[in-house]
Amino acid sequence: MVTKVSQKAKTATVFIDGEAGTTGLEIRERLAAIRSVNVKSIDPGLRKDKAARADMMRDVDLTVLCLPDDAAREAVALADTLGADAPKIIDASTAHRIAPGWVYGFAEMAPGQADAIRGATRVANPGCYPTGGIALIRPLVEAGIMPADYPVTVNAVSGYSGGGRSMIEAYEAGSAPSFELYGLGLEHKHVPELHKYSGLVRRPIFVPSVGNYHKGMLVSVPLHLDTLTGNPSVADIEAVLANYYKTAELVSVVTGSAGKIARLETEALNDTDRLELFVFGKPELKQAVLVARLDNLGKGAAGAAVQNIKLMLGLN
Ligand SMILES: NC(=O)C1=CN([C@@H]2O[C@H](COP(=O)(O)OP(=O)(O)OC[C@H]3O[C@@H](n4cnc5c(N)ncnc54)[C@H](OP(=O)(O)O)[C@@H]3O)[C@@H](O)[C@H]2O)C=CC1
Ligand SMILES: CC(=O)N[C@@H](CCC(=O)OP(=O)(O)O)C(=O)O
Repeated sequence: MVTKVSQKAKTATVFIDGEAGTTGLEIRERLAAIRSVNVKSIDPGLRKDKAARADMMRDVDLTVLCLPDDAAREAVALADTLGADAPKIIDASTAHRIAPGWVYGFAEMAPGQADAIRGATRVANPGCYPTGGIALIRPLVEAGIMPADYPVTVNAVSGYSGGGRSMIEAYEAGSAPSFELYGLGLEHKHVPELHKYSGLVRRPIFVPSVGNYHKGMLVSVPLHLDTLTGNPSVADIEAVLANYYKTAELVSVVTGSAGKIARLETEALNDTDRLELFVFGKPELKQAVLVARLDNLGKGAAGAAVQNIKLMLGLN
């Protein structure tokens, strides 16, 4: 059991393993604005040196892993060698999102989730796409409007920063397509967490895509209203979502969008840590489309990580 975090200390210390990467840099920027957090940086020449990273972990209250999955697993194994000197860990990679012993770091996902994060020593930061998908689907399953075996399809588009440094370099060099669907093997790495935390028993179909712009994300779920339980209207669905997130500071339901808005662009929440949810539809068609909008580097990555850091360090 890790007991190291100095909850009462005036300044908490954080090591970002992978600090120079896309997500690491975003987290560092956000933490620079929090006076009670001191980020300890590793000598760049030693950033892949196991002994130096273990020393950093031993010295801090909390370590955030902003690494590829295999490197994140290796970092956790390294922390395990430290025993009671191990820091609390937030893993931004996909490696531990449905792993036993890890808490899923989506504070608004369910009542009690923020408290679970607060009390956790190991937190898996959610994927950007599942943040949108789970936020839309889970409240409907919990309300009994969407049967747990409902055949859900989640479509999404992301800016290229979601693919990390290699994708950013490919787009900025002009060697990537302007738009493409991917994950067409239907086994995108986000499906397991989307499946588990949305509350669905039937595996959802997930069709992601990436466009030639830096960041910003839309996640959408089309619905045939007459196949849902109780024939809900667009307003009913909106009311369920609005009630579910009524106390959430970062999640808002943009009510009254149906019939007023016919287009939604991806970049409106860039440089924020917010998540917006919309319900579009037309009563006579008995059809609706749920949409989540977020900055994939904000609420989809670094914003969520900083929310979790604050909870785990007792800063809010
Ligand atoms: N970009 C996004 O929108 C999101 C990303 N994530 C996840 O966060 C993690 C980091 O992604 P992202 O920041 O985009 O990736 P980047 O490729 O931009 O950065 C990864 C960083 O990890 C470093 N690194 C790689 N291998 C090792 C190692 N063995 N030891 C120490 N450092 C290492 C890299 O250093 P170097 O370049 O020198 O090799 C680089 O600084 C990934 O698991 C990703 O899936 C999660 C949510 C959203
Ligand atoms: C555009 C793009 O390539 N996006 C990434 C997902 C970004 C993300 O959220 O990665 P994590 O799983 O680490 O959270 C992808 O589809 O693999």
